[in-house]
This record gives sequence, C-alpha cells and structure tokens, in this order.
Amino acid sequence: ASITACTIPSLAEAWPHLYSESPSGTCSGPPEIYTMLPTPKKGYGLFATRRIARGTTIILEAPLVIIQPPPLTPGQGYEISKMLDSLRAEFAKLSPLNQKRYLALHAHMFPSEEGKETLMPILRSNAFNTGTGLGLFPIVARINHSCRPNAAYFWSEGLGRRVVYAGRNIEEGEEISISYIPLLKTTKEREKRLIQYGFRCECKACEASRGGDSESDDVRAEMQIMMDQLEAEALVPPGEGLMAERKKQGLLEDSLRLVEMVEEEELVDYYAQVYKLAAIMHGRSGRWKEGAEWALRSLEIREMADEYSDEAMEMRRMAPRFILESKKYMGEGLC
Ligand SMILES: C[S@@+](CC[C@H](N)C(=O)[O-])C[C@H]1O[C@@H](n2cnc3c(N)ncnc32)[C@H](O)[C@@H]1O
Repeated sequence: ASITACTIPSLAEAWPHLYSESPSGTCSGPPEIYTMLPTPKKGYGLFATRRIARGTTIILEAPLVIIQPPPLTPGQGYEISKMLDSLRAEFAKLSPLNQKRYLALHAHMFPSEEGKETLMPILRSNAFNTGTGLGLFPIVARINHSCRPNAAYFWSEGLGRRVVYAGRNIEEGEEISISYIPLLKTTKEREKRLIQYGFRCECKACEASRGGDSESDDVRAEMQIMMDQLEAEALVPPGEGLMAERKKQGLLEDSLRLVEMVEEEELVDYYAQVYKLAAIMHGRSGRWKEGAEWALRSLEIREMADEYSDEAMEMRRMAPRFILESKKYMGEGLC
C-alpha cells in the first residue's frame, strides 16, 4: 500500500487543511493534484496524484511569513544577525498552529548551527523571494530541486502568492520538481550554489556530468553565452547594409540554435525567454510571420505563468505588432 501523508501523524497535524481522517478512520487525501510523500534520499517531496497537463497551476500559496532582508553587503551577502531579529519578531506574531507549520519544515543545519535555534536554518533551506522580501511557503517548501525540473514558479505581486505551474506534462506518480538556482551553469557551479541547502543533486544532468559526460555542462555554458549575447544584441538598433544583414542572419540562426538547446535540455524556466529572442531576431530579418509565431509561443508561456506580469504585457504588445507587419508584407494590410 502506498504511504500517504495521513499515515504520518505529524504531517497531518501540520497540514490540517490538506489532510483529514474520516470518522471511520479512512484517510482522505488532499483534493489537490499533488500529495506529499517521503522519498528515499531527499526527505519529503510533492508527487502528482494524477496526470498534470503542461501549464496547469499546481500551487498558489500565500507566504506564512515575509522577512525584508537588510541591504546586501557586497561580497558578504545579508547580515544574518539583522535578519534574525526580524525573523524572531515575525515568528512571534504567528498563531501556534502556524508556528508549528514553520517548525515542521526541513532545516539544513551547518555544523556550527548544530543544536541551536532552527528559525534561520529553516528560512535559509526553504525561502523564496517575494519581490523585495524573502517568504516562507510551507507547501511550496516541500518541492525538491532538479536541474531539469518539470515545474516552474514565480512570485505574483498582484495575487500576493507564489505560483507553481507545470512547465511540461507531469505523469501521475511523478515527483514534482523545481529549480532552486539558475540553471545555465555547469554542474560544479550548480553544486556550489546548492551548498546552502545541504545536498548534492543527483538528477540525470548532474549524474551524467559526474560520470564523465560533459555534454549537458557544455551545452548549458554555451546557452548562457548565447543568451547574454542575444539579449545584448536585442537592445541595440540592428543597422543597415550588407554587414548588418549578415549579422542579422547570424543572430537569427543563433536564436534558433538556442531554442533547440533549451528544448533539448528541457529547461522549462527559459522557454519564454528564448522564444522571445527568436521572435526579435526573426523580426529584424523581416521574417515577421515566423517572428509572430515565436512571439505567440512566448506569450502563451508568459500568460500560463502570470497573465498580469510585465513579461506577459510585453509579449502582448509585441505579438500583434509582428502579426501586423507580416500582414503588410503579405499584402494583406489592414484597411
Ligand atoms: C525546500 S526543502 C524541500 C523539501 C524537503 N525535502 C522536505 O523534506 O521538506 C529543501 C531540502 O530538501 C532536500 N532536497 C531538495 N532537493 C533535493 C535533491 N534534488 N536531492 C537531495 N535532497 C534534496 C534538501 O535537504 C534541501 O535542504
């Protein structure tokens, strides 16, 4: 029989809104499309209780606490002692049940912290940004990391919630994963960034690299270079003349290559960004129809994530402009 959260009393207690025991003693799972289960090596994780189609919102969660971090000290990060005071103050304001939910979360303790207060290690192991602050979201905090995640997430300022959505189709029983770190880095660089969480990622991309197959690392490093270059070029007026035309063609080819690499690596977090770059580079070469198609693909993802985000608005402005241009070019101008 599968283990459900109801078989783990502390979880059912910490998550009373998700798990209930019927009078007959039967555990009824959450109505959500995910459930929390123990994993062999990663602590708890969230798993799909049924097939989740790409684009589906999986979680919309308000923060339990938000901490406004002090300004970053260059090269040293945040001054932890200052954060601890505000964290203690925010924690004290929580109801006993919410304090329990906070303390039930995983804490990665550094050796110097063993046996000490867990408030800060819990925040460090689980927090996500909330615009200017750092927030703790007890359900989202149960999602494990993968360097090739199947879900993506963002903070919606308008809703005041963190939103997790399926970046690709997720099969029933499959673990839901997100990325805690930027992914266009080599395995070694990603390992360093994951130190604060206290684990070494064993996803397929990391394991292949450790096994001597450097393909994923090479591709990710190349993607970062191409992305930076295309982003920079997108800000500069394209120019005219033979040389400029050649450059435009080269950039168009690069943008398509970048799309191909990102899709091959299944880096769902980057799809919208690279589709937008492909749209711009096609537009610059006068290939408005293809540009419009790329713009619409980017818009679809931006809307899937957050239809009110600045990025969605930007694509909503770009796509019709490209469509209009392609109609002019085809002699179908609007009357
Ligand atoms: C935000 S929590 C995720 C939920 C956590 N597994 C739990 O039981 O509550 C982050 C912690 O989960 C574990 N974790 C997350 N992703 C992992 C991975 N890919 N491999 C191993 N451990 C992982 C690490 O202990 C990390 O500090």
